Amino acid sequence: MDFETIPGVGEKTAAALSELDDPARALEAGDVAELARAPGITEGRAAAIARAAIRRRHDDDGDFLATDRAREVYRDVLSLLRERTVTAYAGKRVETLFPTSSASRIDEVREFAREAVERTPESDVLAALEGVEPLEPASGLRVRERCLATLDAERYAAAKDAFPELSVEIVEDARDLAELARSYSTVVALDETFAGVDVEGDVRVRPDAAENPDEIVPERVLAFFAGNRGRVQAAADVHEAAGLDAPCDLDALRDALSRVDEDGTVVGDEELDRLAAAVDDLDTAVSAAESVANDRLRDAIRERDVTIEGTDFLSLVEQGARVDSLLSRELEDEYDAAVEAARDHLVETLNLEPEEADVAVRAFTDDAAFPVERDEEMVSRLRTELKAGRDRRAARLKRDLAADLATLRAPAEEMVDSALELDVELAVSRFARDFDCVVPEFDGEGFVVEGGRSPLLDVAFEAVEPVDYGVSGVTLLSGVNSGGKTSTLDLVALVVVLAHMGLPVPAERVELERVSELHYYAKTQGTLDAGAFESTLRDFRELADGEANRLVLVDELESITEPGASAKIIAGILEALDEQSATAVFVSHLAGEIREASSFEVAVDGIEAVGLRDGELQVNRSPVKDHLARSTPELIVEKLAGEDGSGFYDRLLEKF
Ligand SMILES: Nc1ncnc2c1ncn2[C@@H]1O[C@H](COP(=O)(O)OP(=O)(O)OP(=O)(O)O)[C@@H](O)[C@H]1O
Repeated sequence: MDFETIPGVGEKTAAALSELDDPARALEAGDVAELARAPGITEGRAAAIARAAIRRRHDDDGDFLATDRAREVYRDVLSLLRERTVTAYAGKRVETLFPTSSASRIDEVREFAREAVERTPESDVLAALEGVEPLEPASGLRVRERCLATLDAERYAAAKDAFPELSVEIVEDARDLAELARSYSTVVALDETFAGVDVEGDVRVRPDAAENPDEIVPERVLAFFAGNRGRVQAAADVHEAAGLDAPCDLDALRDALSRVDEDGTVVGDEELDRLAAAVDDLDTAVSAAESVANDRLRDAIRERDVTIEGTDFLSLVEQGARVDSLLSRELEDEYDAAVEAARDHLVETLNLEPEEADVAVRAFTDDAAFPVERDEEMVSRLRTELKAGRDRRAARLKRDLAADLATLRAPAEEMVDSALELDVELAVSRFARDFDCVVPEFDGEGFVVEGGRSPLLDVAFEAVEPVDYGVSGVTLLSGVNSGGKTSTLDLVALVVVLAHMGLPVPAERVELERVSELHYYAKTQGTLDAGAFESTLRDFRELADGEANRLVLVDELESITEPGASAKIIAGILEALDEQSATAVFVSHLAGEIREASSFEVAVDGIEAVGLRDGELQVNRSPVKDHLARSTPELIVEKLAGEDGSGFYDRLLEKF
């Protein structure tokens, strides 16, 4: 697959993507987690690449959101979804949901959303999701006691790439191997030719090293799990809390995870702990054993009367014979008992096994002497043996645990991915539940919204009054100030954007036509200067020229220039749109004037004030079809006319 054909993917990104196991699948599925595993690709970038790949797959031109205000509404939708995600990943992943005119893409997301809304956003699942993040490869790992060796320059280069944690050495013959074995605990030879060569030291011949990296560097998988333990555990909790099928036995996974320390060492093995403690405590234990022996011997000597025969005394004095000889003869039993006590002390405090104890007892010689002193050579031998035992045990445990964990790596990755995906689904489910959403139907022309309630209004969602509104063709929407005209356009835009994203919409029922583009123009603030006015007219010139099947929403375009001219310009734009059979809603306070200036019968709907209560306008938020709503000034004049009998206000009222 040529990744550079995806819009926005250049040579560097394509190279990064090709390092993934199955980049084509990841792109096909819009799998942001997998794409973000490519070197140097952030989640945000992965979301953009996934979006571009989805667009290409569905032949989408990316033109759906045709104006700034339309894009703003989409951004608001993303924010509402993002607020309902728990993980940063899902926050990015929701960006792969976008409005499109592609029926296949809409159907694809509708299918996803159909399953998503079935999911109940339970609080324990959401809490467990807090700890889930995409897994990270172990980085910066360095193993110094092992090296790779090869005769071949090409193999050398490949090994350097495949095993960044190890030193790789070029050797010429078995002698070189032996040389390396003196500096490293283990040497892994990569060449078949070394098979059967007898070299002293731990030299293994593994031409298959590259296919079994976890066996050669068990530290890699251990470091991977050590670094990702919290995330994997959280993903396991999510599966349990949400009742999802886990791809591996969760107890076995938890057990394996509990055996690896934060820095990748194996924990929880009594024998390893015993050996490690014996190595650490050896010196102290030997000193303590010496004291035990000497204290005993000292007490024994103190209590004994020793009679020295004259000849002995002479030989002591004349020939410089040692007192030891006397000691061994006179106090042999006491000496033996003292040394025995020292040996027992050593064996017991270090908790030594029989074969270790055999070496330990020789730390104190049978030859009587006072004070009793350790045999340094034997202590050093004991230390070497205990260390070797400890290292062998640690290496074996590492290999065994790495083998267990290696089989759990793919399931752990799958589990984290599904937990992250669940977060996206739950965000959609929460959105649908929070805003009482319904699945829209694509049918008919224009749109029909029943009981629509916009979550984007500046009032609490519970206080939002449901709006019914439907339009097919070109329509003007009139109404009192603050009646909810802009809010109605926002609601329509929101519903249209969500529906074209494939998502449920906040209404009781929605039926709409699948459109190719949404053109939503927000109200301009104040009259435009000549230049801005000209450029706005150019926009509308393009709009009038574009393809059919677009939805056009325009809010108070009249504010761009003086009212008389505005009405004429708007009437002209409406005519052009009507000729294309576009669906358009133009909010305007000049509905009457525009209608008069139009060459065709423009439909006019109105948001009606049902009256004034305590000086406040009471409005029916649902526009009334084919009804030019009375304006706020008219309503106020009417109110004053009712209160005042002078006839002045009645005269004004007649002018409307
Ligand atoms: N469906 C609704 N439910 C509850 N409150 C609403 C609803 N629609 C609008 N409102 C309230 O009315 C206010 C004014 O609405 P909006 O700005 O849409 O009116 P407008 O008719 O466009 O006003 P103007 O003519 O001044 O531009 C909103 O800020 C909101 O507080």
